[in-house]
Amino acid sequence: MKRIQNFINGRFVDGTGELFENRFPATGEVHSLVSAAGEQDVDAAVSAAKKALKGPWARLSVQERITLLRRVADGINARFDEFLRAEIMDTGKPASIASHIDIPRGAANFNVFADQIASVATEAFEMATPDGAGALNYAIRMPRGVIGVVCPWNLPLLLMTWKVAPALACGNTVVVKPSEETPATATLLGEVMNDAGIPEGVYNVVHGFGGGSTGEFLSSHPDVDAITFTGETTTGEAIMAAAARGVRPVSLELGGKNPGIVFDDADIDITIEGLGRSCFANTGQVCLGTERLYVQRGIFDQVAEKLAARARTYAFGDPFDQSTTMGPLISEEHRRKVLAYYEKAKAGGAEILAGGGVPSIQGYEGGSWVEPTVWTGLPEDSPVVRDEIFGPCTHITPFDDEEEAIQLANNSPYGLATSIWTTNLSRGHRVAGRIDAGITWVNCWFLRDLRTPFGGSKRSGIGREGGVHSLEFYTELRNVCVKL
Ligand SMILES: NC(=O)C1=CN([C@@H]2O[C@H](COP(=O)(O)OP(=O)(O)OC[C@H]3O[C@@H](n4cnc5c(N)ncnc54)[C@H](O)[C@@H]3O)[C@@H](O)[C@H]2O)C=CC1
Ligand SMILES: O=C(O)/C=C/C=C(\O)C(=O)O
Repeated sequence: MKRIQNFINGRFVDGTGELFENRFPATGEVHSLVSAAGEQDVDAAVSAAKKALKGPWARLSVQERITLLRRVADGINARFDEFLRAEIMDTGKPASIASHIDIPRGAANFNVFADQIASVATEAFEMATPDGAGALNYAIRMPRGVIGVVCPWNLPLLLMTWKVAPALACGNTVVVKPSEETPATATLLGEVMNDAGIPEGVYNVVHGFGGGSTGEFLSSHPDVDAITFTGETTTGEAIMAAAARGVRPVSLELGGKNPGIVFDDADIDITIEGLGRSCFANTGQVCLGTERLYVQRGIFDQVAEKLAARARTYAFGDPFDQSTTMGPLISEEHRRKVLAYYEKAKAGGAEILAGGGVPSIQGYEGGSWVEPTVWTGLPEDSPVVRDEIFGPCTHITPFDDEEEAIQLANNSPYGLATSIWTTNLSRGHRVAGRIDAGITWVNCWFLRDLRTPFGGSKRSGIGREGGVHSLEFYTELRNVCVKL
């Protein structure tokens, strides 16, 4: 059986932790064994990363780093099918999604941040001095050092490279802890890094679990200079607490319970197409997905019916078959969580407009499948409407006017993403300005310009990544003042 190793100082090595099983979520079968990194392996990875900060990597010019980043992007594209297969085996997501989103974005992240670092400016201020000669202040951008990168399983290569690419562009070194559910593509990237000529120790990967395991060993390691994390909010709190020791910066992209608002002047076809993706794409396992939908009363029945019809169109089956449009959830454990909410909805008296159960798929009985589901009729304080479920499901509630829609949308401890659907762009702008969320889309969803600030408000995170905002996190500005 295939064995997935840690990647430390440019070499693939077994960890001192236990071997653990990695399953194909579509069938539940074990397809590889993963060698977990123990505390001493994490220490070796962090030491390698620290040493690499002072080695050949530190002496490269920005232009030389850019060349290497572009080689990494080319290396991912050259091995596109291997990355695709690895991602599908780990997540069960359909090739139709992974080949259009995950793997191309994995490569694009390196090119985008190569462009960013090529063109980023720093500030300069001339100042007056008592002798009249003046002084010039200018900022220099320094790498922060060793970056701990703790990743989730929903978009493994995409979200990991979203952090690794800008970190390397800025001259840092990294130690990546992929999710225990999805170790493969981060490991394969180690081969690409070596082939591209990235010096040893610059990119390291340690496998294992979270609290009390590899994730915690990494986030609490004193030689990690900054930590970036995407995942669940309570994990973010644990990582932030670990980062407090040593006063280390954190960037946290956390959970969401994202609302969608549909006004009665919305273009229904565009809206249903967008909502179909925002509620069900990647089997609902996208932190930006819509799990609360507010629809103006006059078109409520029409939208509810069409969205429910859309939920029934998904094709389950072999994730490698391009005609499959919905994969399983990541794991049996996650399915238990999602199905517990399906049960809570039933018990709470929800009207089930679509789905609500488990599909029967011949040959894939052992997989963690669930039906895309649309409910209505639950109160706003129901756990189904309050908690992040992270499944292909949404709850629809009617509203009467703009003020009520805004109040409902903002009534959440989370504030990650919102979508607003209206043909009245004045209203679109007006409402967008009053939504407590890091990202608001009007008449679209997941339209991503990678230069824009990306991150959450309230309990959905701290900090912004994307474009120059990533460079702000992965560098420290230092001021030089020269008396003229
Ligand atoms: N992108 C997002 O917003 C995501 C949200 N989730 C949500 O989180 C729930 C739980 O999923 P998990 O995979 O358990 O997410 P998680 O947030 O616990 O795990 C994400 C990563 O953090 C690591 N980790 C966990 N505890 C840690 C700790 N104390 N210190 C350092 N690292 C730690 C994990 O090993 C993994 O690499 C899901 O049901 C879903 O609701 C899950 C994945 C992504
Ligand atoms: O950067 C993106 O385009 C996507 C980000 C998605 C997440 O952060 C998520 O689902 O966790």
